[in-house]
Amino acid sequence: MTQQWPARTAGGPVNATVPVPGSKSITNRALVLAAIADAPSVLRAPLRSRDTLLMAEALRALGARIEDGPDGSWLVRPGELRGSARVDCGLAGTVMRFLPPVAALAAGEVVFDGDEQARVRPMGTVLGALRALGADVDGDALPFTLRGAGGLPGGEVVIDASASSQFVSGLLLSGARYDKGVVVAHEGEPVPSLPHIEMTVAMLREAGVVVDDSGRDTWRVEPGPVAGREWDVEPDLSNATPFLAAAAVTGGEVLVPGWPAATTQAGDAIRGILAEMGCSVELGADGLRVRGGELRGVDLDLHDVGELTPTVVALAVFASGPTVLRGIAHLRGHETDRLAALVAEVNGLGGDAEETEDGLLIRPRALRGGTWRAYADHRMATAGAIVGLRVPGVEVDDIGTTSKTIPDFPGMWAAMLGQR
Ligand SMILES: O=C(O)C1=C[C@@H](OP(=O)(O)O)[C@@H](O)[C@H](O)C1
Ligand SMILES: C=C(OP(=O)(O)O)C(=O)O
Repeated sequence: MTQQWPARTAGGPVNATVPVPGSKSITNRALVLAAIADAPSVLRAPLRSRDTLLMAEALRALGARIEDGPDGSWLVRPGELRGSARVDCGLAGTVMRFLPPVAALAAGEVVFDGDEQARVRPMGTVLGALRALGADVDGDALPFTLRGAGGLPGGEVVIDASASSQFVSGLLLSGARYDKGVVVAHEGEPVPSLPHIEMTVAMLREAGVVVDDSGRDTWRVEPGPVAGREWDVEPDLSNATPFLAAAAVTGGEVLVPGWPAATTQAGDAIRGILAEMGCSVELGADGLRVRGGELRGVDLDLHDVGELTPTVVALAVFASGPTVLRGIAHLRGHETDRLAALVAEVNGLGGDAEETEDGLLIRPRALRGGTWRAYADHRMATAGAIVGLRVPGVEVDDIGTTSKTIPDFPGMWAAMLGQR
């Protein structure tokens, strides 16, 4: 059921401290690594939202035991991987790209499906790669069935990962458990979202897996055990960006506690972006503090950090000059075609946004109220909330979609505004 939501205008500077739940990307990697490990693991402060609950449910169906710890943690006990399972991917890229490589290790049939919108997200590369590595799987999109043989020969595979870094991450995460390990070589246009592959490599190494990423566009994972361990999940920095943006567009000040001093999360790039747009940005022991000022238009290549695009667009509509965003053609295959969706919604409120071949051009113009459609995309919904802080009468047509990666966005937003 969709949930219409009148966005609240800020009426003044937003000043708040906003603790942000755990990272989707770290939580779902840690869950996969824990489920294929040789000993139990603990995930501390994991994200519990639709994408991670679907991942946990799918891994349970494949044989892992995942239980709630007393302090909100997850305790994961790996089990013999088995088939006769159904995996609901929802609209989660991490579930649909990271789990087929795990299912190839299970004995028996695993049926994958997801939301209607998930059926058009690019998948063929992962499935083709698994076939090349020895798996029995038909099709090149959801829904599909993989008949696991209880193991996979593995070896070398050449793929075109220009549509999603998750194709690479998925193969690497399970690769140590394949007989020959895995070598993934990319050929094609540049791979987007490289920090996410760096996160995968870093987490594999933390789990004791030997990974060689020294070659350009080539990643080698040696066969061997994956260690069980304790994973501390950082706050989700991409999900922090709408709250930081609230300070930016209202001239207020928002502190996100627990911002890591060093991280592989792509969302960390928001610090540089907000500074370039004219905000004051301070990373200190208490977290990341952003103070809004007069916003400037910017010319940015977001190829590495595409998931920040909806937030950046919601900032750019209030800037003093135009903004050009480049390197994000792959966003057409995200939760929705984000380039088309952002243009339609900005222009629907009287704005001036235009699609380019690989991005967007935004010329700021006075906006009016109206419906901001979310397209089942959590980041479209949060972008509408940001715009609504300055534009009276904005209604997000489905705020419930934020639960993909944030358990209670409306509550967090109201709490932030209540602190003004
Ligand atoms: O591996 C991950 O956790 C992610 C990789 C990126 O995907 P793409 O490479 O498809 O952009 C990113 O946009 C997504 O939100 C999360
Ligand atoms: C692209 C995103 O998600 P997914 O993990 O579903 O690809 C995103 O969260 O912006």
